[in-house]
Amino acid sequence: MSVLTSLPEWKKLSELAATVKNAHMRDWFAQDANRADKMQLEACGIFLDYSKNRVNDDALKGLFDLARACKLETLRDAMFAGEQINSTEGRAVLHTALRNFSDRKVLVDGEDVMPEVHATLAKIEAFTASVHSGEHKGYTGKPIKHIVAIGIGGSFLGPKIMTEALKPHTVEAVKVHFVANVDGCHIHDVLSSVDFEETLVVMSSKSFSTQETLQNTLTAKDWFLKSGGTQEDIAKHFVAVSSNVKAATEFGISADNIFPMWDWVGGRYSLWSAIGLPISLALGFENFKGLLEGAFDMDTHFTTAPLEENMPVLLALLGVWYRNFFDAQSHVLLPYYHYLRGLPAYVQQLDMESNGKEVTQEGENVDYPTGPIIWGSEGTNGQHSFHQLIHQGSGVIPADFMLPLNVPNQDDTHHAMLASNCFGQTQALMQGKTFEECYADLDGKGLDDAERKRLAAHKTMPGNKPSNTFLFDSLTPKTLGALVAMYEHKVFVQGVIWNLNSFDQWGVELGKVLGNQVLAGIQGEADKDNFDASTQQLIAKFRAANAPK
Ligand SMILES: O=P(O)(O)OC[C@H]1O[C@H](O)[C@H](O)[C@@H](O)[C@@H]1O
Repeated sequence: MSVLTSLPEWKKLSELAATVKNAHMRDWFAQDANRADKMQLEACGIFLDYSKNRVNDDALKGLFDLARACKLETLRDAMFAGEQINSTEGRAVLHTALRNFSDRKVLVDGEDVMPEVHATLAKIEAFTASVHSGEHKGYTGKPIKHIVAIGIGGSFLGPKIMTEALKPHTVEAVKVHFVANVDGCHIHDVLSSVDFEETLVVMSSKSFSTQETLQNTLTAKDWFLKSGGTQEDIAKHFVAVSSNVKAATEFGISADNIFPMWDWVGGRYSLWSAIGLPISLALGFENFKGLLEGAFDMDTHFTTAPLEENMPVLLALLGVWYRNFFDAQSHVLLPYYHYLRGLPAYVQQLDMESNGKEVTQEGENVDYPTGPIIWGSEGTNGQHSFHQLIHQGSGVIPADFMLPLNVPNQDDTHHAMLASNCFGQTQALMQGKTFEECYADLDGKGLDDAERKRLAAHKTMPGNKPSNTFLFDSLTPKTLGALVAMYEHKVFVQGVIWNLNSFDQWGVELGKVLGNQVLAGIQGEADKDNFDASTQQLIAKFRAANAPK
């Protein structure tokens, strides 16, 4: 038995869950007129209604007791203080230092990292201004109009999705194009749509060793040289963001054009670092800074609010409740705002790469479920497809609904319809529709009783499906920063409860190594006996199809 499942707090929660499973939220709402009033929180411009969750006062108390038993506050403070909590890589975890607007020093190996953080922000600000003003010109003297941002994983999702979410704040001076996949279709499409004399390539790779990013950058460099640029002109058209300055310089990026980051920033937590340069170029530095300020506000809330009023803590504990005591396999994110449609993909990397682990900090196998599958897409589209399974599928899928109260180019009818669908879905999930109601609806339809009962059973919606609803005034850079930091801290809290190292990603690393080995096989540079029979067969098929004719 693991330390976690032997805790008395865990056992208590198992008992409470058995009772709560027999209760229906419909009845709780009927019995307590103040339920919605009591079960809401507000922080950093985000309003959360969590009353449509399968928790009562006892369950909530039990969950907060569990958090305390797992020493949540101590571990949280250790992260902010720069302790090496990423124990398998011997690293501090300090994305919070990147948005530290207080006077607090942040020490790594005894040295304050804040001066370097500020210097890098100043470099981003100055570079953004020089590109937007036209002062930074291409080698033929033309101003930069296109940014091709190359990166993958955390060096791509954050910049792309934040830029997309804040589209109404886009500057006119430049257009940013993102490229991640090594599939050549993407980079070729992008490069064929821009003029090389007016294009700046921003290559983002923390490690400077990721196959996809290196290859896409080589292709862009080749395109630039073939179009008429020379090696000396590259300095005006290629910049890099990396913690591996040596590799970036060897690749041919001049030292002045390298924006630093550090090994204490995890890839999936890096949008706040210079990895966010494309955001600054797309939206202006003030808006990038707004994101950081919103995240800082959420950091302050997370570190100072009592656990019971702490939004990331509450969300994490509700997630643990469903994952561990209701066998919920997944968690769905449903932004009712077109520009925020990428958020599920962002949180998917954040959560699944962080807590997709089955070994505890001590290296023991867990005896409890850990990170859920994260998925979702924009509302209302999902209502006409996968919501069916959330309403009537056999499992529990907790949902996060989110809606800005005001949107740009406000069209009252559209926005009222959007809101009504969002709220209507949470209501339907919670209350469902009983067999009796469905049976009554079928009265007078000329059905015999057996057929009426059969149909009523199909139409019955069990309800009692949990959801959170987040509302914010409008999606400003600050609100978005707070929202993203809220999910970061939720993931952290769950990692603490499950006793995981949320900051490594060995599974992903293995994929990178094997990908390179198979590439050697495909290129005829590796002994086929290095591969299993299935992989040998696949390589042989690929080689045969691509053999010189
Ligand atoms: O920034 P890079 O070093 O190129 O890494 C890009 C991505 O690589 C891996 O897939 C990691 O798991 C991600 O967390 C990381 O963001």
